Order: sequence, then structure tokens, then C-alpha cells
Amino acid sequence: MAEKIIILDFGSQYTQLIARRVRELNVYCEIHPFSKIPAFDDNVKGLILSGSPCSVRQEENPDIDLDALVGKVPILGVCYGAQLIAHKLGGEILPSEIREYGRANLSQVDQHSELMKEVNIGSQVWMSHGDTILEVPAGLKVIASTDSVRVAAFQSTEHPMWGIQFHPEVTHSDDGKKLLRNFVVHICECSQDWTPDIFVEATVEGLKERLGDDQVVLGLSGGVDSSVAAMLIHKAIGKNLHCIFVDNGLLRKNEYEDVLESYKGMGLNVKGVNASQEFYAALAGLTDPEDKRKAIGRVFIEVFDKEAHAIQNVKWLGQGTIYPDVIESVSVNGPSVTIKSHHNVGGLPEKMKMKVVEPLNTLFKDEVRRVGRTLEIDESILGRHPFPGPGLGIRILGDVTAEKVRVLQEVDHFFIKGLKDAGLYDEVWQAGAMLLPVQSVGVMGDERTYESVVALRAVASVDGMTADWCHLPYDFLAKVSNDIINRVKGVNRVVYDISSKPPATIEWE
Ligand SMILES: Nc1ncnc2c1ncn2[C@@H]1O[C@H](COP(=O)(O)OP(=O)(O)OP(=O)(O)O)[C@@H](O)[C@H]1O
Ligand SMILES: O=c1[nH]c(=O)c2[nH+]cn([C@@H]3O[C@H](COP(=O)(O)O)[C@@H](O)[C@H]3O)c2[nH]1
Ligand SMILES: NC(=O)CC[C@H](N)C(=O)O
Ligand SMILES: [Mg+2]
Repeated sequence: MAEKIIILDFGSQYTQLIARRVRELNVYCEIHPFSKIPAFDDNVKGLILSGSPCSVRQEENPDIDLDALVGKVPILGVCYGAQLIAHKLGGEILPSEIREYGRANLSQVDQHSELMKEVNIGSQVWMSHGDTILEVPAGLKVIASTDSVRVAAFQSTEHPMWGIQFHPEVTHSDDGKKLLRNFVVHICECSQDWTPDIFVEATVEGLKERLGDDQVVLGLSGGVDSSVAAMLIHKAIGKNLHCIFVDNGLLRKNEYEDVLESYKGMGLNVKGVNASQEFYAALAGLTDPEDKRKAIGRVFIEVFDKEAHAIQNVKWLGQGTIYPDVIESVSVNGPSVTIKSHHNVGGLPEKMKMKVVEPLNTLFKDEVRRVGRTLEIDESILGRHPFPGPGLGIRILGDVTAEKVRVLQEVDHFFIKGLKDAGLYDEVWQAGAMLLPVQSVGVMGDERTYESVVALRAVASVDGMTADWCHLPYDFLAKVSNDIINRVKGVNRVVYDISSKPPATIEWE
């Protein structure tokens, strides 16, 4: 197994970013809740303590047994992590006179400190704190300051341990990447050999061992995650992998045919299963988003189960689950509230007697794409916008009917084709259209119309966890709106969604 850095999460919104930055250095790392510290083996090379919305001054603040960790591996505290170290060693932490959010500049830097090597005086750093470390206790010394914060960074004089008040993981901290490199590469001595090639090699070996001669059924969606997962498992067990692509009647226009076509020549054993009627029957009369999601999830499992029985002796269900799915379900304070029931998480029904194999559950989406490139998967699959498993079913607000699906397929087609024709598709992280349960009055050729309203949504994101709406050119929106209203029967009004996530989500249901 690869060398790794462990990040203990105290609930900061930036914890995932720290992980991304470390991984960009070709060093593997894992995030664990502070309350569930894993056993350290020889592969663990360093420890990072994240920020937190909490304060060390509050009672029952998130806490760890630092003494048990000090000296084992180098430790870096970031923001709350730094405050926690200073606090536990007897330092004074107080609410700052001015809360510092946003940019600051380092006015003093001890460049002899290994952590601060090549970090320049004047360098911009990003702050986000209300507490401040007033004085460092004995055993710690200050190695960087800003005009308003004397203890912007410190180092232990006795142990390999550092703390920084600012956030090196955000792109707005100029030398943040240098600082993390100093920690991970120079201090923790990680060898930077965690590359997509190595990942593929190690994962395929691991899968061979785990799966042996077993049969595996995998839900293949035409999307990035399940395609990459399928190729990895295929490399390990070849023909024992049975890929099932389900037409749930909620796919995009021509998607069933196009996806089956795109898998030709990849060597995968892919079976298309048309189960539209089962999905429509399960959705009939349902209007609540969670009820709809659960019904769709249930039918997916039924279809996979039926296919597995037809093959016989199938022990595993393969899935394209990725790291953010996993992190979201193990938040700091126990399981997070359910915003939406994703159809593929939450485990399998007892009676299925299948185990789950998820080779991508430690990777972020962009890393999955990089692994896909190593596996020489076609760019048309790797570059595809994410598309939710419940498909148009959660983009048709209210009850779902075959006719509404047909209308939305047409709308979606004009929007996506428009993006491609205008060269905008690759600049948008995800785009789609929602059919609203609203009718509006219009006038077409002097006649009154009373028809449906659709909302277009296009977002910029890195991993779908947060997103902003795309500022698509007005001319483009005008053309797409025109195309849709003139050519899709049943729609007489188009609106554009300008909500970010949070507080909205990407899908409307
Ligand atoms: N139509 C489908 N047929 C079979 N399996 C599906 C289908 N839609 C989704 N799945 C399964 O559900 C999982 C989750 O879907 P999800 O949309 O998150 O991932 P993806 O489709 O692989 O990638 P992307 O996020 O790029 O769309 C997939 O990895 C796949 O295993
Ligand atoms: O496979 C999936 N099954 C689901 O049940 C599901 N729900 C949302 N999504 C996709 O996840 C990302 C974040 O979506 P939200 O902001 O709507 O939660 C977006 O990319 C959504 O398209 C799903 N994908
Ligand atoms: N970003 C952080 O870790 C903030 C730590 C602490 N809540 C503060 O306000 O100072
Ligand atoms: Mg998908």
C-alpha cells in the first residue's frame, strides 16, 4: 500500500480541499473524523489537523489525545488545528478584536523553518477565523506573522509539530502549495509516487485477490464513474464481470442506444435491459421527491437482482461510488442529515446476499477522470457531464409520466446540443433542464397558449459538493430559449436558474 497522510477532520468546510492539495502532490491521503482516529501503521507519514467551525474556548470542543500522537509522525495544525495544539500546550486563545476573513499578508517569516522554506515575506495568505492565538506557550516558537496576527504560524521546539492560522489549501494563499509541499515532501518525506498508473496497478492487483473467480454484476450508466470502475474490474477479472445498463425510461433522448454504442470496442461484457415500464409503474402517483427517489432506487436493485439470478452464483455488486459520496455519509458529528437519498448509497437489502465492490471510493471526480485517461477510456465518456441515476425522474417536478419524459427529453436535447454547438459544453460542469409543475399563459401566432414552463440549469463546480450557476452568454440563452419554445410542443416559457449550491442544490429534487 501507498504511503499516506492522515487528515483529521474537525468539521471545516475546507477539509476536502486540503486532501485535494496533498493528492495534487502525488501523495495519497485520507480524511478521518477526529473522533475515529485510525491505527497508524508504517505507511502513515504525517498528520494534518483541519480547521473547524468550533472554538477551543467552548465547552466540549472537538478534542483529541494529542499526547498519544506527538512524536509518532510530523503534525501540522491548520487554523482550529493550530489553535488546538497551542491551547493544549497551555497557550492563550481569545476572540480576536477584529475577526479576520479573507486576505492578509505575511509581514514576518522565519525562512530557516523547514515549513516556511521559500515562503516569501509579503506573501498573501487567506484567513478565516474569529479566535486568535495571543501567546504561544513554552515549547512553541512563532515562525510567521501578519500585521494583525502575531502568531500566524508556529513550530514546536521539541517535536516535529507545526501550526498555521491561515489556510494554505485555498488557491488565494499564494505560497500555500509550497508550504504544503514543504510539509508533505520535505518534512514527512513522502516519495510522491501516487500516480494514476500506480493506482491502476495496485487496484487491479487488489481486485484480483479479493474477487478471485467470483462473478460480479455492475450497474453501468454511461457516466464517468461506473465506466472507470467497470474497466478496473474488467482488467482484474475479465469475462466474470457482467455490466448491466438499465433503461429506466428516465434517460435522455437517444441515450440508451448511444451509450450501448459507445461501449462497443471496449471489450466489456455489456447487457442493456429495458425496464422502463417497471420504473413508470413504481413512480405512478408519486409526487414527493424522496418517495420518488426511493422508488427508483428500489427498482434498480430489483433489476440488478433479477439479472444476477439469471447469471447464477453472483457474489458481488460493483458500483461507481466515489470519495465525496463516502465523506458525506461520515461527517464529523455522525451521519449528516439526509438532503437527498442518492439511489446508489445506503447499502443493499439483506436478502440479496451480495457484497459491494467499489474500487473508486477513495477518489475525487477529477482523479477518476485521470485514472480513466490512464485506462485509455474514450474522452467522450470521460468528458461527459454527470447525470444522476434517477435521471429525468428527479427533473420532472411532481408526478412522472411517459409523456412528460418525452417533453423533457426534447428540451434537454436542444439545451445540450446548443451548448455543444456553441463550444460551451466543456466549460460547464453539469447542465440540464427541469420540467416544472406550472403552466403559464403565452401567445403563439395570435393564439392563446397555456403550457408548461421549463427551467434550464448550468453549473460550475469541481466535485458537485458546492456549485455556482454559469454566466452563460445572453445571446446563447436567447437562442436556446427560442429553439425550445418553437420546437418542443407543450412548452411556452423558459427560465434560467441562478441559484448557487448551497443554499440550493444542483438537481431540483
Ligand atoms: N441507467 C443505469 N443503469 C445501470 N446502472 C446505473 C444507471 N444509472 C446509474 N447507475 C449506477 O449508479 C451509480 C451512480 O450513478 P452516478 O450517476 O453517480 O455515477 P455515474 O453515472 O457512473 O457517473 P456520473 O456521475 O458521471 O454520471 C453508477 O456508478 C452506476 O453503478
Ligand atoms: O447517481 C446519482 N444518483 C442520485 O440519486 C443523485 N442525486 C443527485 N445526483 C448528482 O449529484 C450531484 C449533486 O447533486 P445535488 O446538488 O442535487 O445533490 C449532481 O451531479 C447530481 O446530478 C445524483 N447522482
Ligand atoms: N477556520 C477555522 O478553523 C476557524 C477556527 C475557529 N472556529 C475560529 O474562528 O478561530
Ligand atoms: Mg450518472
